Amino acid sequence: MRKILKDLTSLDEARQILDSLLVSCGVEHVSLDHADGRILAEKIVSAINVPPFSKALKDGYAIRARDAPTPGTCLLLKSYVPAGREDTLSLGKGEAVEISTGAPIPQESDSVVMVEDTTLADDNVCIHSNVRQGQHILPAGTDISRGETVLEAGQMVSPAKIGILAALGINDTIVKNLKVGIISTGNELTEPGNPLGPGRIYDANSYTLSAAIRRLSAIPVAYGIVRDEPEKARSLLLEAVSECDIVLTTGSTSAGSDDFMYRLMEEEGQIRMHGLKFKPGKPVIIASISNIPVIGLPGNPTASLMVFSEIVSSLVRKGLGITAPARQRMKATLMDDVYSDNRLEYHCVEVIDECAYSVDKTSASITTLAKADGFIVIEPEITFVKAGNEVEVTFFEN
Ligand SMILES: Nc1nc2c(c(=O)[nH]1)N[C@H]1C(S)=C(S)[C@@H](COP(=O)(O)OP(=O)(O)OC[C@H]3O[C@@H](n4cnc5c(N)ncnc54)[C@H](O)[C@@H]3O)O[C@H]1N2
Ligand code: MOO
Repeated sequence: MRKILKDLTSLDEARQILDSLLVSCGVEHVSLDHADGRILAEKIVSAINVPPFSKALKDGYAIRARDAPTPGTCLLLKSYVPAGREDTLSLGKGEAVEISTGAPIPQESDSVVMVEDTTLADDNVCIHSNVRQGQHILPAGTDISRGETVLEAGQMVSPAKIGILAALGINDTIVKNLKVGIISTGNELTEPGNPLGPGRIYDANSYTLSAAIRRLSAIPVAYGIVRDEPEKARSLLLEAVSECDIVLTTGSTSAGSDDFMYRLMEEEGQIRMHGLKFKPGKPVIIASISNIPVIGLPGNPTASLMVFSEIVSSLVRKGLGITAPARQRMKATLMDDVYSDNRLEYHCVEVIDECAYSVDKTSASITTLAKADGFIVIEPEITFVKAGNEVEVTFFEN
């Protein structure tokens, strides 16, 4: 039987419903190669000093500053310390040791003179600059000291933070592992890379959602395409629920007689809402099955990605224990007439030089979102916004 969507839930109410759902989240060990963008699940305390020894910051000569009180002083050249030298040299009064950038500073020397500020004469090196004690030396532990907390659980791993872990000698770390399952439904769907039969289209939603989930630091688990066969969809849905922390389905959520998703969710769990007073993204289902949040997203690509980014992402972030970055907003002049209906609409626009151009090709088109920099909000009671009006653009996060 058809399900007609009449009593639509407001976006704010849907956010509250989502917020009331519990989300669990596991952890896993990952190598540094796979840690970028993930959320740390452990505090990192340094077991070593970085650098482990005081090191030269310039190629030149290690000396004792008091041995060269004025420019023109010549010191006896004793030895050479390349980077990686294992034994520690000591330095006598009036002596200099040739040193390269990154090499350990010999004992008793307290400064490095750059090669450019010196000349060589027989066994002597003559210094032609003023020497300040400590110059061109990075003391042991300056970067990170032993026992220091360098990273906290809940921080996102970035290239620089991977550098910190590597510099501490850590080659794997524990990160949060929030798995989001994705099931695409529709007889018309074909996996990209295969020939397209009549009446068929390629599955875009599995891929847009996977990418969006990965950007949120969670792990997408794509279960592929389910034809409109409710029993196969049921077993895949239950498999996804047993393996993931959140499950998303796309398609088969609206008023068509073969749109069976809400029925499956009703039979296997509890539906919290069905139908959102929002455009793009009316036929949305929020449900839970065995305490796992299950969200039925619209089949239309722009609607499914918009609902994921603007609403469902908060549930993913809650599971990971992270907060959303502040959104950028700006005033712009609307360049096109825009018609809307009685739903709250996030209307996609491209912004060029403080002008906002509508890029809406309906929620059935994927290029609507791909071209958009952000959106303007059109309240339910507004059905027309005239070109030339000042509007506020909210930018997408990425
Ligand atoms: N009589 C009504 N018809 C429709 C309503 C309504 O309220 N009353 N709502 C419209 C809205 S709004 C949307 S959005 C769509 C979404 O419906 P479903 O969520 O049930 O999705 P489908 O019918 O399965 O598909 C819609 C559209 O999207 C294409 N699609 C589906 N999956 C994918 C995918 N993985 N990748 C790319 N494209 C996909 C599908 O082929 C359809 O063209 O319903 C309106 N109708
Ligand atoms: O979700 Mo629908 O039109 O709002 O595509």
